[in-house]
Amino acid sequence: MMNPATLEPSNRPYEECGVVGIWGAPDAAALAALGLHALQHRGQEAAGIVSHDGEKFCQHKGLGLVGDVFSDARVMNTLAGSGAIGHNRYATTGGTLLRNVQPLYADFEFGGLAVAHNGNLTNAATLRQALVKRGCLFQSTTDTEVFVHLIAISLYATVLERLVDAAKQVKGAYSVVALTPDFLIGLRDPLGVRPLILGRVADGGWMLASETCALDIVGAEFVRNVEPGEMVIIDNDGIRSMRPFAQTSPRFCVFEYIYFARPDSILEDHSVYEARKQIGVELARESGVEADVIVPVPDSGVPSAMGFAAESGIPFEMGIIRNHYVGRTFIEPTDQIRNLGVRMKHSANTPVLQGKRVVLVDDSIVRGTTSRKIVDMVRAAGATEVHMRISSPPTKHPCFYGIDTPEESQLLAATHSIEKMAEAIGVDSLAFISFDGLYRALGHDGRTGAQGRYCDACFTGDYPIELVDKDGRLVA
Ligand SMILES: O=P(O)(O)OC[C@H]1O[C@H](OP(=O)(O)OP(=O)(O)O)[C@H](O)[C@@H]1O
Ligand SMILES: NC(=O)CC[C@H](N)C(=O)O
Ligand code: SF4
Ligand SMILES: [Mg+2]
Repeated sequence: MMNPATLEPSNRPYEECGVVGIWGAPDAAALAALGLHALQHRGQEAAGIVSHDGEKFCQHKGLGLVGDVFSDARVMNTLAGSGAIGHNRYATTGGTLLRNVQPLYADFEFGGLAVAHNGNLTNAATLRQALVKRGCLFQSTTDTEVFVHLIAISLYATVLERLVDAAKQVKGAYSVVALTPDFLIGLRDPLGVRPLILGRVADGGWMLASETCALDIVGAEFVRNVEPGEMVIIDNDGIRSMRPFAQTSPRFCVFEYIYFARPDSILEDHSVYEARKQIGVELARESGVEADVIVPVPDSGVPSAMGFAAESGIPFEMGIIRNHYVGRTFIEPTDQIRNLGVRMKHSANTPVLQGKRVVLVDDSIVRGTTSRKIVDMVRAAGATEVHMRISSPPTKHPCFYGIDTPEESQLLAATHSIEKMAEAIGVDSLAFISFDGLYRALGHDGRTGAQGRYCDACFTGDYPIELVDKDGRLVA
């Protein structure tokens, strides 16, 4: 995919980001670091925290995993204060450079502000071009920085008005947390594509986070979702809410349920784990097959395989074992390393597979790297038949809303029919969940009409937010 803001080609695989915000709690940065640790699956490239100690902002950012960036107690001691925000990054716009690591911090006419963003802006390049012409000096190549400049040049008086002014000019997906000396802000785009959760920490403090698993790790209590199009402002007097945008139908990212989010998170009032299991149930109803054993492709395939096994009555077995010291293989930078990564990550549990008709269940096929390797491995272990069932519809289109999917030409389903995909990965049969099955699993009647109630553009090509900069063409 062409990187729209920098117009550099990008071969990045696909992931996204996690955000946290803490207000009114001693050691806010330590809570933020724990929250980021729980959200590590959302971004494994870089992490950062900005806190405010009552007098000044303090920050620490670095490339790498949360545990590495924040392992030094001396670093944590520099992040004093009862307000903090944090970010786990996986780049969608702008390379993996220290200057692109979030939160971004800037001094304005009205004082300082730090901002952290999960999502991706679809008009960032267009806005950036106009801002640069006006003399704005960009310090990074992320899309997120346009927020900073739009706030700086806004003619409104207060920081809240300026943030709303900026939000009204950007297009795309954003769940943003921002910190000033006086308050913590949470802001979600009008369609609510990315999640943002509100919680309470002990002793009256507040927490914002991408997923509820970040609340759980610090013992915070879930309060509610920040609503699509809502801005919450948290200060020492409590919380207030603004709704700066015209109301519109929300389009939460359905892939959060299928793959991204952690299974123990509750997103938009649905348990991710239950949703995945139920997709497996629907998949078994739609595409059942005679077999001896149901085997998940760990990790994300596990809950759907459990649902598939329960519905089909075929035994569930861990026929593939995952090495816990290897992360998500999507995130590896080159095909060669990704191939090795898959081999390093999974191994066959031969006694479970030998002489068996095996159904493999995974959540998605993107490039097909994982499926090819796993199928080879399962056949080499002596399986007599290998069937593959996938708990998402075929991934045919890239995401422009915060997941760095490969360009269309690298998506197996964009270039192959299902029969050809089955041949390419070497299975006896291959089936994907239907759109209606997916929506039924999430508690709806089906995918009604042309407009789904989730964003499902990477499967349907129905992009709910205008792609202004698409392919670097800067279409105004
Ligand atoms: O077709 P591909 O390009 O190989 O991509 C698809 C695979 O990548 C993901 O797993 P990943 O290893 O990223 O994470 P997981 O451990 O959460 O399943 C996904 O769950 C599929 O298994
Ligand atoms: N994946 C994300 O949410 C990334 C946030 C932002 N677009 C960046 O590239 O840094
Ligand atoms: S295009 Fe796909 S991954 Fe991107 S927001 Fe929509 S559903 Fe989620
Ligand atoms: Mg996987």
